[in-house]
Amino acid sequence: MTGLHTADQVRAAESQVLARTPEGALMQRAATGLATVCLRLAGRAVGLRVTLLVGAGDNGGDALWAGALLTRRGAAVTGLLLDPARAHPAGLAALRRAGGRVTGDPAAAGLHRADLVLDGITGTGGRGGLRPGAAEAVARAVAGPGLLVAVDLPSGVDADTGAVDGEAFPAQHTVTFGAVKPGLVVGEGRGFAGRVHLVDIGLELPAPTARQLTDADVAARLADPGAGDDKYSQGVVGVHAGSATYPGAGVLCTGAALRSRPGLVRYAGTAAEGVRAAWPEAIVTDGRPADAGRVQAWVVGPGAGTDDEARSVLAEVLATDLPVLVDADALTLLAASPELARGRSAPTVLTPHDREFTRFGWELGGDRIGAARTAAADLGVTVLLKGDATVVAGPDGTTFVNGTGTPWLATAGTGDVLSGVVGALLATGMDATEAAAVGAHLHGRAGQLAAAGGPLIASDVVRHLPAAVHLLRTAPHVPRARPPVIR
Ligand SMILES: NC(=O)C1=CN([C@@H]2O[C@H](COP(=O)(O)OP(=O)(O)OC[C@H]3O[C@@H](n4cnc5c(N)ncnc54)[C@H](O)[C@@H]3O)[C@@H](O)[C@H]2O)[C@@H](O)CC1
Ligand SMILES: Nc1ncnc2c1ncn2[C@@H]1O[C@H](COP(=O)(O)OP(=O)(O)O)[C@@H](O)[C@H]1O
Ligand SMILES: [K+]
Repeated sequence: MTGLHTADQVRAAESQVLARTPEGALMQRAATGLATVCLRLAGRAVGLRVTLLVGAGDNGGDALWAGALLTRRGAAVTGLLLDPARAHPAGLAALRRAGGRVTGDPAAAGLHRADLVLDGITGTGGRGGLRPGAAEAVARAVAGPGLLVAVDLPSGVDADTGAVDGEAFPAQHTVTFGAVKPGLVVGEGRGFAGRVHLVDIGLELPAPTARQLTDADVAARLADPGAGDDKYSQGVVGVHAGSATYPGAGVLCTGAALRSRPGLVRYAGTAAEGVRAAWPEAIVTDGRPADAGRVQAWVVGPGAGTDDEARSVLAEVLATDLPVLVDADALTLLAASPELARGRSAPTVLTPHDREFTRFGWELGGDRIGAARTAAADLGVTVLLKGDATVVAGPDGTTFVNGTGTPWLATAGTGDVLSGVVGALLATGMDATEAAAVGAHLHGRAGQLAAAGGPLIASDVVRHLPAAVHLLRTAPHVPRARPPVIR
């Protein structure tokens, strides 16, 4: 599990360490880690041409100290001082002592022929997008041949939200200190961070503000069936999805549920004929959810329509004491009657994309974690806010940011697949917020496997779910959940 820590959390932890270490020690640790990663990425030191983009704060200090270390190893380092009067004095002196050169002129900083560019413009102290002088230097860096490495955080990216208000440094790698900040993995920031390398600088961190699951975390939450299991003991999920007009959503959602947990899937809805034909393994009725038989969780909404019948099915399902996942058309209905979800005795999971989210009247700006949390607290539900980095927030504030997936998932029907996956996990009795996060991770891995063969369609994601489970299970160091013993 990767903990995500806000800039304030990291700063508070840093000040504790600063109080008991010699001046500059923490920055030395950061700079040493940064230089080490740079050498690994570049594969050599001697003759390496490095340009440092140096801002006015400690982020620039990190870059200058790392530049000094690289100079001592034989690199040719130039520091471009964006605010020469305020460049970190000790860092600047160190670079000069080591034999590095500095300039205030972007045209003389060697960006057109650098092998490596270190972005030390702003880190956690940055506010808003890049200012004009910084933006010009970044444009030169991007136009040049150098590998783009951000120091702590790509400048111009908000550390806590990933919001980019204007321009930012498009890093290929980010070397971050002490903790991964949310802005590196969520929102626009995710697209600017490139590959994230975490350097331990010895901080004692509080509980993270949000978490990202690893393959091993997810595998550990997917228990194998045991000798005592039968088809009922692994969770029975009910699906109300699709319609005579849109049978596909029912087929995809049911198939995804079947392929996630091979227990039992009951389907109730007007796409019954199509679902029966596609999935002989499902138990299918063309009646209402109450006619489907006993289940442990419901998925309601994908392709199910927004007419009076759909509205009454949603009300019926939400009136049960079972976990319910509400998606697609059922979200549109729920947005008009949100009281249906308030105060339920069992968990409710909403899985909106952006347009569905805003239908509830919730604001969606650059802070997707904050938005999902506000929504979850408002209704007392788990909210899975879809996107390239899906955010899951529980009613108690527990938050996950998904780290798997591929833009190829931006195709019709993949959301129906996600609903089926998460619904199947809910039916196993898994905590609802965890089920949403585990489901999003698994869905993303299945999407990646499906996309390895070229453009994918939603049924490819369904087909790749078993391979995705296998991939997670064979991830290194997976502590496997013990199957429940049923007597
Ligand atoms: N606090 C500590 O003990 C440590 C901090 N470290 C580094 O220190 C950084 C934080 O340093 P600071 O708090 O000094 O702040 P930063 O260096 O991140 O940025 C502040 C400076 O950038 C300027 N600035 C703000 N927004 C800007 C924008 N949009 N465009 C251009 N310039 C802008 C400000 O005027 C200010 O001078 C961390 O990200 C990390 O890199 C590390 O050395 C580890 C130890
Ligand atoms: N650019 C993207 N990168 C990665 N994943 C994406 C991207 N766009 C959408 N997705 C994922 O694809 C799925 C789309 O779901 P949704 O919008 O509900 O589609 P549909 O309603 O057609 O089933 C979600 O899981 C979402 O997170
Ligand atoms: K930076």
